[in-house]
Amino acid sequence: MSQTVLRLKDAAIYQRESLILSEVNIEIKKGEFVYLIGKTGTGKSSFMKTLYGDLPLTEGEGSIVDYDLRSLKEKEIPFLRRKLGVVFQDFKLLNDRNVRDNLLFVLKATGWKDKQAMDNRIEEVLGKVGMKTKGFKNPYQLSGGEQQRIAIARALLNDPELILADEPTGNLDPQTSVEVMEVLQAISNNGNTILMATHDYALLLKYPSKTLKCDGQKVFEVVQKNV
Ligand SMILES: Nc1ncnc2c1ncn2[C@@H]1O[C@H](COP(=O)(O)OP(=O)(O)OP(=O)(O)O)[C@@H](O)[C@H]1O
Repeated sequence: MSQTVLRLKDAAIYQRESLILSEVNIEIKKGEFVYLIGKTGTGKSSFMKTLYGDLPLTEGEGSIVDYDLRSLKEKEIPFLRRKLGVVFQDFKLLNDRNVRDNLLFVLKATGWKDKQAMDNRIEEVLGKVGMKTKGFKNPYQLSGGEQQRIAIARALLNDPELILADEPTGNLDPQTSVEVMEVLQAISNNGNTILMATHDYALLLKYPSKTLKCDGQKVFEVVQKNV
């Protein structure tokens, strides 16, 4: 049976008092790769932020990886985020430590204790993004594409039920975007569920998949020829 990892019903997304999106009805099932597209300012980031608990859901219903977004408490947010892998446009790596220590930092912060288990997990996720040899580099010694691969590795550490990627190729040139997209595709083919906000239509054409569009304060599914 297909399992729902995200469902919003008649939801409205606000930034303070401003209504950004209304009557949002969407469902994402385990294993799907879903794009979220829309012109700048149409609410993609606001939508993503609501999903990872950065903006409260105050209208409608929302459940994500078994958390109810309407009743989500501040203290539950770190636990929700452990079940999500979040990837940002600007990587958000810690520049004062190397790649391995960036990953170790997250493992320790999420309750891992066993040194060997942590080392193994770091090797494993670096392998998944093709960065096994770069563990001792500092983020600033890596290209943008390499930094984003590390950010994806970091998102994978706790085996997330859903990966939320907000414009993951937004800071990358077209060739590097394709390379990062190949990594995301491989992860998706491995069974991971991914929601990716993007305005990169070239990627959509190259890697067609289910697509949601933000437009006119609404979110709706589009078929590729209409995007
Ligand atoms: N912190 C904030 N406070 C108030 N309004 C905000 C805030 N952040 C965004 N907005 C407004 O919410 C609307 C949607 O912005 P959002 O960043 O979600 O769009 P977006 O589709 O992700 O755009 P982009 O592609 O440029 O990132 C915009 O009108 C924006 O001005």
